[in-house]
Amino acid sequence: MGKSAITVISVPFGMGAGRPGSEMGPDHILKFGLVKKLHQLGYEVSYDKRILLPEHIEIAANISSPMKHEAEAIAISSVLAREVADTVRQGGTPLILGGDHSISMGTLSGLTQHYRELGVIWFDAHSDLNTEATSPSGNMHGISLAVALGLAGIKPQEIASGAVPIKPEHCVIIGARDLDRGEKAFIRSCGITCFTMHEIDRLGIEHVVNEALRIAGDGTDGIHLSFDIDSVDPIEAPGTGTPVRGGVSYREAHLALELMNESGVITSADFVEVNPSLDHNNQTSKLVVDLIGSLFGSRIL
Ligand SMILES: NC(=[NH2+])NCCC[C@H](N)C(=O)O
Ligand SMILES: [Mn+2]
Ligand SMILES: [Mn+2]
Repeated sequence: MGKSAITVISVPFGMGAGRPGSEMGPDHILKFGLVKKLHQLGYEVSYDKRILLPEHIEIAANISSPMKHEAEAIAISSVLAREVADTVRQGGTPLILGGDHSISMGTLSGLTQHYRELGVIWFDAHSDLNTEATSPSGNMHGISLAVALGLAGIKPQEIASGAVPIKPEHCVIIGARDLDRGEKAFIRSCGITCFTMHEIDRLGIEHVVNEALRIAGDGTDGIHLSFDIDSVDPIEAPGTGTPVRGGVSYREAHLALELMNESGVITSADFVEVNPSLDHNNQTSKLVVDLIGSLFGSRIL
């Protein structure tokens, strides 16, 4: 990432997850020294932006939808999309703190108003590629990538006018190890690249990340990193709502983000799914602060 000003956007929204708590994520990540760390790395940082649910949700709830809190997730995403688009227009680098992963519908819709051919690197134990028709849970955080790709009933243009869907060939998932049946079928057929834990074990994280940067950068005008903290092994990141064993290690996560920093091509990022109420001694919030540090240039030596 270049040394442009960073605009931290807090999104204390957790209704897209199956259990409450991730709405406390942004305040915890800020409390454990994020801004100080970014200042030390030489960035100008603004961190007063907080996206809250509008008092009157304008989008009528779709009563035939099987998804829980759909109207709320769309409403918060619309407000977030506007803020993200404004940030990019003003030359800032958006750094969004979730919140559950449903908010990435808003981040990506806002970004594509500017980056018409956006690449996406999606770090996650899951793929969040269910649709309203395949979701086993009804939880909005499980469909957000499908929405951004234009595959779900909810379309990016409904979240932000002028938004365009991400193309599957510009999208790379890293760290997957818990995929639902509909998601697997889709990944196999659509041209998305998915480096599961199997590929990370076989090829090594350095190779996987370099490939991801190449694929997400090929023919695109920006690359967004969406980092679901449940991509990291629950031993290191227990404070998350849908933990899955066998994840990315502490060092693999840092190396991945260090490589992304070195590449200089990441244009925005979000860090989501920190649930402080499930955390052990705030270990997960602190980890996220350090991981964001690596993305923005922190080095061991
Ligand atoms: N962002 C997340 N943590 N997503 C978990 C999704 C779990 C499951 N695939 C579902 O659709 O409900
Ligand atoms: Mn996710
Ligand atoms: Mn996940």
